[in-house]
Amino acid sequence: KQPPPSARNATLTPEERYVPLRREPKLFESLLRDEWLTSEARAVAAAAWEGYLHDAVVRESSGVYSFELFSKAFCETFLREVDNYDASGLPVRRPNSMNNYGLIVNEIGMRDAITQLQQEILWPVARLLFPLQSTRFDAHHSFIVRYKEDEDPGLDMHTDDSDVTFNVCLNSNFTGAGLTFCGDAGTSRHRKLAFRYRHEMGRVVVHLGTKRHGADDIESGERRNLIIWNHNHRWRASRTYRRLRERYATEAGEPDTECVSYTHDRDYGAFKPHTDRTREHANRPWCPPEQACYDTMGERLLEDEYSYYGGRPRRRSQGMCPAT
Ligand SMILES: O=C(O)CCC(=O)C(=O)O
Ligand SMILES: [Fe+2]
Repeated sequence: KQPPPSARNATLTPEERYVPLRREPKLFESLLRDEWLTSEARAVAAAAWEGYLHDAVVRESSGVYSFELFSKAFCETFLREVDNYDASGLPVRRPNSMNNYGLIVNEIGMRDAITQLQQEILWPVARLLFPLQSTRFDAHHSFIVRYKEDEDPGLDMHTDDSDVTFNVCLNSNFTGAGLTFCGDAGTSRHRKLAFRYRHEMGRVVVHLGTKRHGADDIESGERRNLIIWNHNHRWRASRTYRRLRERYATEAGEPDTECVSYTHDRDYGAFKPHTDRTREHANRPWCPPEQACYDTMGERLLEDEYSYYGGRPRRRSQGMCPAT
């Protein structure tokens, strides 16, 4: 005998419960429909499969590339689906500790459609741009981020738990909310400003997970992006990967203010004033580690009474970098 529908429902995952509520079922089958992918994206992927980089891929800055991926129709359809899920009242888990308003699209039933996009379009391009990290892609964490002035206005400087990140903007009614790039984690210039990217609807920006970046505060409107963190487990198991992760070069002088992180950096307060919000996030800042301190860091830490170490306000005597 079948249990009553309500009991049956309780054993289903939110993803399964959402199936009959889908607004655009075609989205869950494939994202690669003619009307959704731009012709530029098709050309870029076709060239990449042939082994060369199409000139529609713009090199924005060292290690940062972009190209037109999705049509306006796709962006609108995708966001309507996300809104529809939100309105269903089904539970949402947030993509990471820094985003309070996003949603993990894998968990609403889009994992397979995004895997297809990853394998057919993203991977061949990534292999040309970042061959070491992209020998293959075997998993992804994909989610929506959302910024609004009175919600999460921006995103602190960070690196991604991703080998190669693809980040596509899905709307256009906003000002501000640029994406600021600094250097590569572990290198001497990881907190030096590299470049500010302006998001455009449908355009994807591609970078390594290790590249330090953060979203500038939004000035008006709302910005929503689909972020695809691509994983390559074989790369992560390699000696080169481990060696790179352990490396921490001495910083090339003081960090640029655009590149400091209130979540991770011990000297944040010496370069930008802390607020209640930033202090709340400053939990056990560790960066840069002791062996990587730039030459004036000891003094900088002493100057700043509020710089945090180990989650506690540090006392003046606790300089974690020797003051020269
Ligand atoms: O807002 C953006 O464009 C970047 C978001 C991001 O870096 C992230 O969610 O990891
Ligand atoms: Fe990120």
